[in-house]
Amino acid sequence: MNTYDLLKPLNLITTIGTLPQTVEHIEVDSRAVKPDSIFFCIKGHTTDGHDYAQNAISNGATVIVAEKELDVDVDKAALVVVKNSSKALAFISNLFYQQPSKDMMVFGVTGTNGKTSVTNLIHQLLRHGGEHSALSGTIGFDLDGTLYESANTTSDLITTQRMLVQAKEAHVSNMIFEVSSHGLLEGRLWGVDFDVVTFTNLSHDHLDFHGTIEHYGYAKGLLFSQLGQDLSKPKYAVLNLDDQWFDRYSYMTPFEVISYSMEQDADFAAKDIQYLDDRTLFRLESPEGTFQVETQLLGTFNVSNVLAALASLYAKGESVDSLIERLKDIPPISGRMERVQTTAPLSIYIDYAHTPDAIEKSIQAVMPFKKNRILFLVGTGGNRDKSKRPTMAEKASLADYVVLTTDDPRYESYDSILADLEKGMKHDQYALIGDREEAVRHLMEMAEPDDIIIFAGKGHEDYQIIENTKYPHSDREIALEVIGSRF
Ligand SMILES: CC(=O)N[C@H]1[C@@H](OP(=O)(O)OP(=O)(O)OC[C@H]2O[C@@H](n3ccc(=O)[nH]c3=O)[C@H](O)[C@@H]2O)O[C@H](CO)[C@@H](O)[C@@H]1O[C@H](C)C(=O)N[C@@H](C)C(=O)N[C@H](CCC(=O)O)C(=O)O
Ligand SMILES: Nc1ncnc2c1ncn2[C@@H]1O[C@H](COP(=O)(O)OP(=O)(O)OP(=O)(O)O)[C@@H](O)[C@H]1O
Repeated sequence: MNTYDLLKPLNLITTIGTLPQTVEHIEVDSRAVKPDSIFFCIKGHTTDGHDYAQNAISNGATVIVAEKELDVDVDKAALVVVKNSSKALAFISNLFYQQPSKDMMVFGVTGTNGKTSVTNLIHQLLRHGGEHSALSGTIGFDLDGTLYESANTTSDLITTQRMLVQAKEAHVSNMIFEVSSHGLLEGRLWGVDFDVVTFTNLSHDHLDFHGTIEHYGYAKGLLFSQLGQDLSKPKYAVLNLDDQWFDRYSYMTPFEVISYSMEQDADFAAKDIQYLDDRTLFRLESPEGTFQVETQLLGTFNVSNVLAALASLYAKGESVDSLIERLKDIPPISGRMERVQTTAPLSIYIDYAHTPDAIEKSIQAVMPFKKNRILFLVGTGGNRDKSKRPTMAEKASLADYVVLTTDDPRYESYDSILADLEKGMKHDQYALIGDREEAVRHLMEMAEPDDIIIFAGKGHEDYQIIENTKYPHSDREIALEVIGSRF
């Protein structure tokens, strides 16, 4: 692409050296630079991309965009100095990739819990309706059924643009993003033209990064302001009326709000909910009338997630009647209150709950069909938000027996993690076992007929990170192995 056209939108720039006529690639990682690339120096949390400018030139970069003058080989590459290289990158990559999001229906879902569940529901409902859909989130990049790995829940700006291009080239007209507060604050989605943005809920998490819940809440709110101010095309914010951030997020966008609720009247409201151990039933009140809904997803929180997904697709123009028909066939989301198949006379669920609120909701989800005890295993990650640990254990105390363990201990000692968790326990029916495999075995050895067992925190993940190495780990496989020898 012509370099001068590409740089045209940037004001306040200084150019040192001679710009090449064209550039062929955009990169933010010097290690991925190919000949004729434009390389953006981004200041990161662990290192500074400015330190890799010369390395990028050695790999063939012919333009370097930086926030300061650099001592690099300007005979080989022109140096363009801008005020903010992340913002320059947003403009330039959107031009370079020709604004792919403008040609698609783009959904964004944010919130502390439920993002993966709601985005997957939207994706599956679209696909069950015969539409093509792509989804980017914690589980990876799912391009109409083909899964590619991704490093983050919300990918960096260039990866995001490339996913959009890939989807567009594959004639996929719906793109769904799981949107993290980290991604919003770092501008990873700048340039994405959202059509429908959805909020699940906000509760304690990631305070190591955000400091306060207010900051965390406003970071999430960036998604609603990201709908923009161009009122020439309808766009929608789908908001949870049961959450205290509803009003604040409504003010952040001029576009229409579609509300949903499990507790009060709303555009999409769930009434007379029946929780069964293999499905959930409720009456839906919607703008298109009242419907009886059946879903294979379990637990109160999943009713809220189903409402969010239905409302988001209604915003796109889908009929509620048809969505409800499709919903019946959608299986539980991988690792989210997912029942483990076993012939043993007890129930085992795998759930991704790793916040206090999710733990409470996870245990509440099985209360309606409790016959004997609820046994709950939960761990927490090392070297991340420590302030949530006691409250996680406090919520876990709702179960009759609790095993406190670890969930990716990284560089932190078992004792340090367990000591923080233990502070929150509300009864004495618990064990502290740092090694997660041993913890799972212990819980299964305790199990009796009719018990309900929940393994929380790992969800779909099949590894445990110790120091910086990923070791294979599956709560499900260990549990089934022990069950095999006991029942
Ligand atoms: C703390 C944080 O947000 N880190 C993210 C950040 O990395 P960073 O700031 O550490 O980057 P860096 O390593 O310092 O590098 C700075 C620059 O130098 C460049 N570089 C670096 C080395 C080199 O040899 N050459 C080179 O050019 C890098 O490409 C980069 O442009 O930018 C990277 C690219 O976007 C992200 O992958 C990375 O996410 C890390 C892996 C991470 O764990 N982030 C978590 C906190 C996160 O973002 N989580 C949310 C989900 C939260 C939830 O559960 O809801 C997410 O969206 O994933
Ligand atoms: N609407 C909800 N309200 C409260 N808890 C929920 C809700 N939806 C899911 N959960 C709980 O949170 C866990 C994670 O769900 P999900 O993966 O959908 O959330 P997420 O926002 O994508 O989380 P992450 O960003 O950490 O992947 C579930 O296993 C469940 O325990």
